[in-house]
Amino acid sequence: MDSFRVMRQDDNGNRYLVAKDLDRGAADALAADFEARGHKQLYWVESAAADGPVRMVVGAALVHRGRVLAARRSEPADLAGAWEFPGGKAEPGESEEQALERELVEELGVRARALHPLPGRWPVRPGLELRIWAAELLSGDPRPLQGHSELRWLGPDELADVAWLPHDREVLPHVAALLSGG
Ligand SMILES: Nc1nc2c([nH]c(=O)n2[C@H]2C[C@H](O)[C@@H](COP(=O)(O)OP(=O)(O)OP(=O)(O)O)O2)c(=O)[nH]1
Repeated sequence: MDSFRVMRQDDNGNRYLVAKDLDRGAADALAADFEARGHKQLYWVESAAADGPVRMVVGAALVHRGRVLAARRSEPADLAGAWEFPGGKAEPGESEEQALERELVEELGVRARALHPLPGRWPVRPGLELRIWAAELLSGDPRPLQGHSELRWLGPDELADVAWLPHDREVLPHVAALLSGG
């Protein structure tokens, strides 16, 4: 029989196992109970059968001179036109930092350094999770070489000026804090 577990995520994106080896009904009831108690954290139920390696998508909140770079996707069709933090999937064996730094060379032609992950992580689809990292520009002038049609440097008051992908919108308060030095 498939077994289920209850998971919890705190405000910093860290995940904890709350309970495991439950049947679906017990897991749903436990998660609902925690939610109902008004805990600020996020609770959910997942199936042990879905276990597999989780691959990370890393987006770079690339900061330079008080502004952050937004990139407009040109592909695939269902995401084209939306704005995101440039980046992509980590290859097997690659750290998130390495993936970020490689993707920014490929996509923008710049050298950058990953600094620290911003709070939050989001399932893009089963087995694929997004995390946004703060990053600094080391050298080069970003150009939309691959996957993007347009780039914009946004100041703290301009973060809402572009149509972000939904997950990216959630991280904007942390990006704003980054730009204000907080
Ligand atoms: N790079 C990036 N992807 C994001 C962001 N927000 C968001 O929901 N996504 C989603 C869109 C895609 O479904 C997925 C990342 O795919 P991707 O196309 O950027 O990855 P990749 O460069 O490695 O592409 P590929 O080689 O597999 O084609 O994550 C973001 O800020 N940056």
